[in-house]
Amino acid sequence: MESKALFAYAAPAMVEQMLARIRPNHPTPTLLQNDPPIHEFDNGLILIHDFISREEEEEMIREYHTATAARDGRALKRGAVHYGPHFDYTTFAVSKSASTPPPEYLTRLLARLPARDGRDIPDQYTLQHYPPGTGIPPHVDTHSAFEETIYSLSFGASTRMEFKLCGEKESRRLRLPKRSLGDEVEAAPTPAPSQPVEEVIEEETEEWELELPARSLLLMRGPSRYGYTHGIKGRKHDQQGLRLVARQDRYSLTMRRVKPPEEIGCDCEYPHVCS
Ligand SMILES: O=C(O)CCC(=O)C(=O)O
Ligand SMILES: [Fe+2]
Repeated sequence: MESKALFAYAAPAMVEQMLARIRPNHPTPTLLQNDPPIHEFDNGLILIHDFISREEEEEMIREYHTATAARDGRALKRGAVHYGPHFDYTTFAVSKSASTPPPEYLTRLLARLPARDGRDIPDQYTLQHYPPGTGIPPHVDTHSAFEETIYSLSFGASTRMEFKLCGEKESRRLRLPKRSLGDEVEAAPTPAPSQPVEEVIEEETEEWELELPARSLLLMRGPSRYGYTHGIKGRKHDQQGLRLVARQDRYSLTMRRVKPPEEIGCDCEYPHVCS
């Protein structure tokens, strides 16, 4: 190919790549409120900016480190603290025996949550620390164990959360790596060449990243809660426009409400990711 023709072919692709780095790759949300901004996405996500103050943020970071130091006697690379019934990483539901009463600073938050009714008021809390380079594999919070609304409060630093509308093919991959507090995101195993290659199933997928600013509160409801996976890639840097920005220590508080025993189960529209 002549160099001129090559240039004519390559230039639009390069421009497209550059634009893709600058543009946010998520659908345009509806602005529900201006100050502080509240954005609502069609798939049921709601992002509330500046949900906590800087003073509250500092207090929460301090409390997290005090709780882990008292428990572990040392700083962990990627740790978690549970309040209310503890999250169980083997069942992805809650422990039947381990429970810790939430500290006062967490119960104070409850009154400010945009709860629609009692089912939106959390009683299970997981505080997590993500040092740069760490993340959480794509997953769907267990449908049968928790009520609809899942809250995620970000503090310490911002991060990018990835959402993917989970088709049948994706849900099979999801069963392989189990969610853990591993440092890096686990990749699905590649089949050995001798294994039969899986039939390629064309399916509709939708994948996007959402920036979660420090001190913001994210609500997952509706399709974003039941049909999309969410996860955070374990990266040390994020592309911001044309710049690479180093990640900082991020903390999050996930708040859920445990379903009463007689209501355990789910009949959502996403049976292939329903557990
Ligand atoms: O860190 C976050 O914001 C999300 C954590 C999460 O998805 C989970 O604990 O299930
Ligand atoms: Fe989650």
